[in-house]
Amino acid sequence: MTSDSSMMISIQGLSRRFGAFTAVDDISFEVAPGEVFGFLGANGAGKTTTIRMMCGLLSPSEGDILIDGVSVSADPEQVKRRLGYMSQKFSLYGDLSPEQNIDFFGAVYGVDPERLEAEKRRIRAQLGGAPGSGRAGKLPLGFKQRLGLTCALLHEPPVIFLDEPTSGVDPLGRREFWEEIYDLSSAGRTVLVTTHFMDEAEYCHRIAIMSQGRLIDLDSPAAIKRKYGSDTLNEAFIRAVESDREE
Ligand SMILES: Nc1ncnc2c1ncn2[C@@H]1O[C@H](COP(=O)(O)OP(=O)(O)OP(=O)(O)O)[C@@H](O)[C@H]1O
Repeated sequence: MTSDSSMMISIQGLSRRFGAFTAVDDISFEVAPGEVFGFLGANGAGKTTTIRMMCGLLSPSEGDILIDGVSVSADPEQVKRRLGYMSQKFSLYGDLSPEQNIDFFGAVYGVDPERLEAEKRRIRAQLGGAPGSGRAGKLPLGFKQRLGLTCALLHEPPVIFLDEPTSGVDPLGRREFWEEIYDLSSAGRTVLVTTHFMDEAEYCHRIAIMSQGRLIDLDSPAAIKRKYGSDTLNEAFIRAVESDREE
């Protein structure tokens, strides 16, 4: 596959082994500007390992990753400026207030004070009288995730990775979170999101399905449903993964 320089994410022949075990096995894909790209797979399929390599947190055994045309292995610092990352597992400092979190992440990325003040006003309005708004760790999960997203976007990266951002969030909170994802996409940001919720995967422009470290499908949700003869993406996903495991 030749790389198209207009792509915001370009992955070519990416693999990662841990000893004799291959967690990511020769995957290649590209993501366009403004695209909402879903990254699906059963537990242990290799999604987080791939994202960690895309962030420069883990080195690949083989393959190349370009983010906005910049090579992750050759220039990780430039890549970090172009990337926002939010994980369900880690986003915030629980003992700090929401505003202190914004100050902290703003300082890490060298964000100008005026922008930080504007973001703090916005988060105050969003959180309103949310219980526990004194400490980020005490916020309800949906609010935590929105604050985490705000912190991940402070340096205005063109590309954002969201690793299971809505796990444990109630349906209303999930819908509000997805409205934010769509706003980001409409503003031209590229969003790569992992989720186990197939209703959320339906909102993606395209989805990639991973199984046993390999990319077994990549298409629009409608095309994937057609391919597996399913009315629902949930059923299509199960068929795709089961048929891969049977092989
Ligand atoms: N540091 C490591 N050392 C050894 N094996 C690892 C390491 N990190 C991940 N793995 C293995 O690689 C495989 C892929 O893990 P990964 O976390 O990427 O899956 P995932 O698709 O993100 O799963 P989940 O949906 O559960 O988050 C798993 O079998 C995991 O145990």
